Amino acid sequence: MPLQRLFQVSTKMAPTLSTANFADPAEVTEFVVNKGNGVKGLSETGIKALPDQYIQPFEERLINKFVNETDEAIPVIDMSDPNENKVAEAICDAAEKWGFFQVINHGVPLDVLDNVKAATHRFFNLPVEEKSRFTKENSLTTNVRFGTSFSPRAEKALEWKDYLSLFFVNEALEYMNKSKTMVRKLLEYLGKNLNVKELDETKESLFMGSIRVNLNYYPICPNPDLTVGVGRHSDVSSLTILLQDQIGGLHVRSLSSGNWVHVPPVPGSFVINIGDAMQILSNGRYKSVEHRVLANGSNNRISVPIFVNPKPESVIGPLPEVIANGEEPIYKDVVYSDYVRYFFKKAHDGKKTVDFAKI
Ligand SMILES: O=C(O)CCC(=O)C(=O)O
Ligand SMILES: [Fe+2]
Repeated sequence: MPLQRLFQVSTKMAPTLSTANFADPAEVTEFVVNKGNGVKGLSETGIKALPDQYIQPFEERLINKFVNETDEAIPVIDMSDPNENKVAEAICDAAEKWGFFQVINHGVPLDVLDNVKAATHRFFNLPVEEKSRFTKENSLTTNVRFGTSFSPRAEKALEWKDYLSLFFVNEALEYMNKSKTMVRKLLEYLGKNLNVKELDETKESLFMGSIRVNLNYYPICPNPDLTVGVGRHSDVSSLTILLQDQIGGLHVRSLSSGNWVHVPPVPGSFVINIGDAMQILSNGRYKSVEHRVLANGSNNRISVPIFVNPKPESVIGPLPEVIANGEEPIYKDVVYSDYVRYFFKKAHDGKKTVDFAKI
């Protein structure tokens, strides 16, 4: 049966499903990945059962009871505290012990946050024809990419997420610009603690030479317990600044206990995490921690991470300032774009990417 008849795709109406199940996985892939409907399109067909290729191996599913057993929480840091040393100390401490923290009163105007969330919903609500102009096959620039899952061609099991990855969109640009002061401050604090006296041009290009903003959309999932929104991974960034909505679902692996700890939505906050590049530059002092996102059975969720990265051509390795004290380097120098290419070539696999740079 032609796919159009299965889904009755039309530009005016959301696709409707005339059959309760998808017998042929190839048709699902064609609809979601190749035709650009994404999992949002699939969710909106009213699909009742999760297609097989989204079923994650048992050990990759986040079973709720195991999550709720912990009362650990990542630190929430108030950046408006007049005692700046105390703020810096709390940030560096969190970067070492958790690799993750939330910041409030960060100076980024709240309407900027609301605007970028609204823009995210506007984008994903566009007709498929509009969005699929930015798929890998169709996009006129590699700076804008609309896609689904993480790397569908490399994955055994797909992830229940669509995304738009971009550099230039008005709202995102405003969001990026308005966040810059805060990002610089965070990096100055973290750098000082590594004996990096100032964020000069060289350091700036190493820590924040390129920036990517992703708009993530996690539609309602028919069997959320069988799959994931995003599988276990660490970010390849130096720092990730994440805006999430009020739905929740992001979980972080606690370094001290190994438990998966929920990151509760705090209105007006950013979730900040250390990425692999910073772990490497700091010779392992700051931790790039595993995290994952649950699929949700009753709510659509969005998130907007800003990935603050080294310049693609930067060579990253333990900073001279860090190993000046005689510390043994545990990472070698790698070209950042090689590192990123290695990350995107494989499915999400926890903390394995960083092995690429291990001595
Ligand atoms: O959506 C989230 O909360 C996190 C997404 C994430 O981990 C990523 O995009 O790298
Ligand atoms: Fe991430």
